[in-house]
Amino acid sequence: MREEGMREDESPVSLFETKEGRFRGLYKVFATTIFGAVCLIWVYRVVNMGRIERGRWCWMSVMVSEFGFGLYWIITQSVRWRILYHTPFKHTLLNRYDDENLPAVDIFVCTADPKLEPPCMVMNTVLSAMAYNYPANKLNVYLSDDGGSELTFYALLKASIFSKHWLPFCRRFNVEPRSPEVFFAHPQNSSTSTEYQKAYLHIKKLYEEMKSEIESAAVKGELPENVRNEHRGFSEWNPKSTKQDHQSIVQIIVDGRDRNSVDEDGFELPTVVYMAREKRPNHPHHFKAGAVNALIRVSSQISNAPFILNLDCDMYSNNADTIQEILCFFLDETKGQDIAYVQFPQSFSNITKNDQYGNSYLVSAKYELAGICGYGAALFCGTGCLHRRESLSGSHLKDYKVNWEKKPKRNNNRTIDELNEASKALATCTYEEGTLWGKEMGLVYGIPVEDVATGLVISCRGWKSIYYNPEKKAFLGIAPTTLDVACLQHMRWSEGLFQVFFSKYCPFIYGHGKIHLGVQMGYCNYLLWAPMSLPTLCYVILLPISLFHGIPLFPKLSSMWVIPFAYAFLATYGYSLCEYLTCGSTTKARWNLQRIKFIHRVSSYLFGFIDTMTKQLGLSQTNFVITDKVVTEDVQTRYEQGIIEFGGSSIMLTILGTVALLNLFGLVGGIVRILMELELSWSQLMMQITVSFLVVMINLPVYEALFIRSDKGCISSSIMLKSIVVASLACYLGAFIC
Ligand SMILES: O=c1ccn([C@@H]2O[C@H](COP(=O)(O)OP(=O)(O)O[C@H]3O[C@H](CO)[C@@H](O)[C@H](O)[C@H]3O)[C@@H](O)[C@H]2O)c(=O)[nH]1
Ligand SMILES: [Mn+2]
Repeated sequence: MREEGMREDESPVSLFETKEGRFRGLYKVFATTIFGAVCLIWVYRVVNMGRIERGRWCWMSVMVSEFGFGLYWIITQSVRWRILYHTPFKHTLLNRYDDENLPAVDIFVCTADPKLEPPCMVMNTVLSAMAYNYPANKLNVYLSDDGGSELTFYALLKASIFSKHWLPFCRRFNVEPRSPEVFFAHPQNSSTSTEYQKAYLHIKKLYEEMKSEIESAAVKGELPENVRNEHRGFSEWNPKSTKQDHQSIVQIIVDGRDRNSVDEDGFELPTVVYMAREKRPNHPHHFKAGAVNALIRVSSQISNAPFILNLDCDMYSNNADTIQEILCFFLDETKGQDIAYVQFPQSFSNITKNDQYGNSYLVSAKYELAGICGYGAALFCGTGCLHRRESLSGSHLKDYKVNWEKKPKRNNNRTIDELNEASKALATCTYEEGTLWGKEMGLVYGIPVEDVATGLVISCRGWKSIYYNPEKKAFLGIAPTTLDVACLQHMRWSEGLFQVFFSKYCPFIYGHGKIHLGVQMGYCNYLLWAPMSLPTLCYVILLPISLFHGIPLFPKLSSMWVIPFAYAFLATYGYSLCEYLTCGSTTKARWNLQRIKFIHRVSSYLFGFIDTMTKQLGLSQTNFVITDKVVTEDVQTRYEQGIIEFGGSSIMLTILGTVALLNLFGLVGGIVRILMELELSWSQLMMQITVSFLVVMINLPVYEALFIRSDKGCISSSIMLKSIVVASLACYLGAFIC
């Protein structure tokens, strides 16, 4: 089918191309050999079950764990089976569509707390979104403020004024990135024209003024005196308004229809809207999902663009041409109409060289997510994702007809006040009562990873989705800079993901017959993070305990059965290291990633698992702990030096400390025993010694934080004592369970 906007002389060349990842045949052969090894390990366990004299329970638990590891490994294979990479052809799109014919786009930015998410940072995201190389009358930026904060509103007003200078500056000199904070942080090229340098200094000064105004209001905790008279919007707040208790507020701050709201060069501005949906103490607000659903409705009144770009408040746009690139997928004449959303990987601007918290998700971004895309689906990750509005309103692909209006809807005749009022009614607590919002329509409620669940539901309605990982990062956010924050985030994720598995949305059941088995398995790669903490814990607790007591749990080195164990271990780790290095990172970073995976598995995922279980039993409710995006200076310094910032939740650290010490005790105890007891040989215990040795090596920073460090990021002495007591007790009491 030909688009109206297509010029007659164009041949209908595709707007994007798809390439398969290389070496898949080789990978399949390799995976088959690993599968063989896994089966042999299972066989070994079953065949030898009857011959165990000592440590029966340990042996059985290790057997069950290995069964779990093996199954999980099988499930994670689908994402490496068929990898697809897509490349859009931006220039073809621009030749085919002129500004008039491009569809409108609504950009949603969500923020929730002015303390954890400083308004200045949020404004940088908003400004970068306003500054896309895209016709301004087709661009609408909505800020949802779940903090319901006057300060954020004030900041948005200031940002909208600054945008009148920032947008022309970006356009004139085509600068990037378009987050002013990031732009000014980069050293400038001194060989530029004097005109540029003059403009640069001028705009920098304006930015710094805006920043200091916002920050000083934030520090004081109140707005400057007369500012309330500057905009009627402030009257929406009254002294009783709090974060959890206030009416709904919608304020169109820049009305793109208004001929007078132009920038300093006389060009139109994108529409900018502030929204704080109503919050009342007794009404569940469903966290980010609730905010996005309110935005979907509010924006449908004001601009109703056929495409919606979702951004977290810290995710600034790093590439001004991203919208055109994404539209290549949607506007492709043959394949575009089936696409519900295009997801970018989550990338962060503050990753250190050796990435001590494993924040870069390189392998996911390069292989796994592209691997799910090999079966026609992408994981919706909440941010950096452009949706077709229709796909969010509960439509099934089969019922969908492309018919977006070429003219932006905002040419309608309602006044700003009428629009504000009409929109407010859509953002109240009660609006959703008795509707399908959160169930069939919009983002799904009740799961802390609303995004993943929603993406799954959309895929099951027949829509295709695309994962796109461009060379130049499209969006950059802020990754956790302390272990505590990283663990809380992973706990929320693992818990939410496992809840999806347990809910009616379990991919194997909900998706059965609707999405490819490869996609179902691909989802489970992530959904099963939480339960995978159990076999890991079993390994890193029972192995050292039995080693301490000189009880072998693995075949002797002289036995042939060692081969499948050694092969499965060495080959998977070797492969995984190669995969990691092809993503352009270092061996040190891979080692760090192994550590953080270990830490998450023994702490964050364990708690994620426990929480999911208590929720299944109805003992607790869904929560969403917001990731802290502010860091103090000494924390930042240690972060940049690659030192791990321990501290925070003591229970998680106690478990970590205990496991680390347990392996040390096991290793030392086991070796002493071999040296003392004649009937024990190295060969019998070598596998356990190897595992515990590796656990000890990976935990070197933990011992350092327990016993050597004295800065604020070390592990407190009370946790140290608790860990020593628990680990020693476990060693001695272990004699009874073994
Ligand atoms: O009640 C809430 C809670 C959060 N947010 C916003 O949601 C975004 C993500 O929150 P953050 O604390 O940064 O969590 P992350 O773990 O970094 O977020 C990832 O994981 C979430 C699901 O767990 C997704 O919603 C996000 O899009 C995804 O980036 C932020 O912009 C928040 O302001 C709200 O608007 N309302
Ligand atoms: Mn975040």
